[in-house]
Amino acid sequence: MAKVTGLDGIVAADTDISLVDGTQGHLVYRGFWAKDLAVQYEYEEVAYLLCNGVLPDQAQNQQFTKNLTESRQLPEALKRLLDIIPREMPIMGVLQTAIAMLSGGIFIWPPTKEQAIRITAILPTIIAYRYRMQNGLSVIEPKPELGHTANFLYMLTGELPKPAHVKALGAYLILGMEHGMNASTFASRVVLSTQSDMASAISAAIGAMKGPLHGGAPTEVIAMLDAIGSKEHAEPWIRESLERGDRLMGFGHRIYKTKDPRAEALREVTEALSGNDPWFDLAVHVEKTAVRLLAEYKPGRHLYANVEFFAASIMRAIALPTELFTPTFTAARVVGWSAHLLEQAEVNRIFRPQSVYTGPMPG
Ligand SMILES: CC(=O)SCCNC(=O)CCNC(=O)[C@H](O)C(C)(C)COP(=O)(O)OP(=O)(O)OC[C@H]1O[C@@H](n2cnc3c(N)ncnc32)[C@H](O)[C@@H]1OP(=O)(O)O
Ligand SMILES: O=C([O-])CC(=O)C(=O)O
Repeated sequence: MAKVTGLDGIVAADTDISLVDGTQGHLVYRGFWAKDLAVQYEYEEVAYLLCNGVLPDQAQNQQFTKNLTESRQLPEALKRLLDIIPREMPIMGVLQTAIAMLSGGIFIWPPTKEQAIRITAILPTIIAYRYRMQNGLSVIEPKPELGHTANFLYMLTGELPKPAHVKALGAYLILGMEHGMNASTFASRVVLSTQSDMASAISAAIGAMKGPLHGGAPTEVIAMLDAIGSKEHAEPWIRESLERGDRLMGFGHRIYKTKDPRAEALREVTEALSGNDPWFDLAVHVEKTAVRLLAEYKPGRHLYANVEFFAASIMRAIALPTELFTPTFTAARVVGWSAHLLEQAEVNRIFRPQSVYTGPMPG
């Protein structure tokens, strides 16, 4: 008999935060289409919406933005930790460690909006600090007059970012913020359900996020596109890969059995930014070819490009190095994790599913 794996179709919680409709290809955040929010609103406004249930009015937005801006600075103890973690440790491991270190202080059960703001604000600063340190560059302090997205790019590069890059990255961050009971969100809710603290729950989520089947996929997408190299190599490369039984990174989804609306939206955003770029042209060609060949090799499985495929394109278009792809996704998803943890605390009961023993009995 086939082993039970993967919890397909199991409902782990009711949620007011988002609807992921895998049949229609719809993603709704608290009653709004995520793709509309991505192009019409700023990071701060959608973060407020996800954690509070309503879009902010002007005064609420100003206060929330101020709170986020004032929480960006790294405590000295955290800087010392970032300085001594071995250089070769990937940024996701560093993030996981750094967030776990916040545990205690204000980070005690129950989770609060103040804690959510602190972690959301500090995460990009940790990423930028560590990225620049690892690359032998001087650390850039946050700039209070810049919004969350622009400040992230500024802390990475030391330059004021182009408005088109801020807009495109903002759209990606909003589309990456929240996605129902995905693996990292589930991991965070399980940890919190023991009445552990928000920092520990988010540290666990980061550990789940970095796997190549989840948030680690965009780095692999770049590797795939680099290996394919040109349009004429796409079909033979993909066929060979599928014949070996490999998975194509950036394709397939547990819930979407039609197009992932985020991939569609991100393709449009990237096209507006770099429509004539040969690399983007190759990505679009690879997407079409892969979808056709996946239908041939895996009939009836309904495999399409997922958010990670065009996340890779957008991050490449704004010149983010590949080592920052998954950390940047994390800087988006921290909002969804926070909203879920606040929701979990309202109805908390420890998660404890069953397993079926299939081993031998004592003789
Ligand atoms: C933000 C995100 O997390 S988005 C997802 C990012 N991850 C990726 O892009 C990695 C590649 N994709 C995958 O590995 C999967 O599609 C997942 C992990 C996203 C979903 O996995 P599951 O829902 O468990 O799909 P499952 O493993 O049951 O696959 C069903 C069938 O489709 C095939 N399949 C699924 N995805 C792919 C893929 N990317 N390439 C080739 N075949 C695939 C499987 O081999 C399986 O075939 P089979 O029925 O012949 O055994
Ligand atoms: O929902 C999932 O399983 C994976 C995903 O797309 C996400 O977390 O954004």
